[in-house]
Amino acid sequence: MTIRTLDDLLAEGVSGRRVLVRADLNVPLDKQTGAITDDGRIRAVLPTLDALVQAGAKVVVCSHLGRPKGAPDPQYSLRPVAGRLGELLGAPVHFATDTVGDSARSTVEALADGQVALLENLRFNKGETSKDDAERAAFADQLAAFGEAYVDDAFGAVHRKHASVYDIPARLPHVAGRLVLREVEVLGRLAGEPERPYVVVLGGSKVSDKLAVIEALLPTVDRLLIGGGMCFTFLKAQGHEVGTSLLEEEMVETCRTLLERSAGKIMLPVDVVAADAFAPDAAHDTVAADAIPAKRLGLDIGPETVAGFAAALADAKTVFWNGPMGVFEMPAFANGTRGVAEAITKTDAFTVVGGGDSAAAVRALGLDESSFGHISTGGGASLEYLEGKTLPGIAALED
Ligand SMILES: Nc1ncnc2c1ncn2[C@@H]1O[C@H](COP(=O)(O)OP(=O)(O)O)[C@@H](O)[C@H]1O
Ligand SMILES: O=C(OP(=O)(O)O)[C@H](O)COP(=O)(O)O
Repeated sequence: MTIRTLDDLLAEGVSGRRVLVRADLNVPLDKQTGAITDDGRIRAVLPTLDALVQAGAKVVVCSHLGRPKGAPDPQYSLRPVAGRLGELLGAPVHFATDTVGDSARSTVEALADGQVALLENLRFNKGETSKDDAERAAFADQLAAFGEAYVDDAFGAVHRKHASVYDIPARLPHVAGRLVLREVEVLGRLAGEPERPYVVVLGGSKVSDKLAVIEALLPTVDRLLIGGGMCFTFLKAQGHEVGTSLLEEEMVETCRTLLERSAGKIMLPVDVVAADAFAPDAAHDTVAADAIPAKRLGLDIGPETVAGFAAALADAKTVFWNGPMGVFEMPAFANGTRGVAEAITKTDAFTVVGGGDSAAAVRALGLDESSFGHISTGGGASLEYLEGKTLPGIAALED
């Protein structure tokens, strides 16, 4: 099995050819203003886009943003991303106000050699994420019509069996972009025989996505530290009340089983910062993890937990971290993420941070990016890669 690369495509010559690029431009946005709060994922795809522009391709970029429900939803428009991408490329990006409709067709047709277009959010179309093969195929046919070749540079989405990731490669000559190649190369170091102790830190809010991964990772890791929105389903499984914290009730049983099987590898918070609302100025206190008041919700791990997690990280030789330890976007709830991130940088381990928000947290908290071994653009994708799963977006590129 081989995967052709962007260099292979460039060697064939792309001048004047339409090249469809799947990027992961799912950037965090400010909830009030809609402004992009971290452009790391846009920067990450620049090497691929720059190379195609230099080679004179007509570059058609597509991406998802957030989780709209298969219909246009203005809060998830990629328009601001087109603006930022244009600034970073140093040339305007032509924005199509739909994904495969009239605007997309005329925008793509009008492209001159070396110009870039961005289509509106793929997930404004039901076919993108549909579990029905025929529905996905119909959307993929429309999208594929915009390219003569396809480049997958959306590492953060390679674990999704979605039309733009999984079905397009069957329709167009396809290659992996620079970002996908680099991510796979670095993560390969962790997927093989990681140096021990191997410590994985998990947090964030995509609870059900990641619970499935924990089971697969448990035999491989020496310690698994769980904070962020992830921890409350586990605390509940231990018999504690979690107030109005993020909770996946239907996963409590799974967590109970995981804890039983974990042979003491799983470490949970012993204290949390509990607030009376999900708001930056909410009243809050540090409470024991087994004493979260009924009307409060945990928005960060507490200082005792940070100290415990730091101790569990101290002698690590390999660390993988995905998911903020709290709602770091609000300064009152950023201390857990900062503390754990700092503890990770103090180890002499090979350290990998994965995930759009985790990478954004590293930058937002002013931590030195170079003190991590690798900052991956994909959280779920890197976790599933480490799990050894066949990732739909990677498998589809193989010939
Ligand atoms: N205790 C918590 N309650 C609710 N949301 C949380 C909590 N801790 C962290 N989060 C949120 O999790 C989000 C990131 O989750 P996720 O998407 O899983 O991470 P990543 O993008 O790094 O993979 C952040 O926006 C953060 O505010
Ligand atoms: O943000 C993403 O993943 P991540 O939060 O696991 O890093 C990717 O853009 C995938 O998005 P999705 O989890 O809505 O499919």
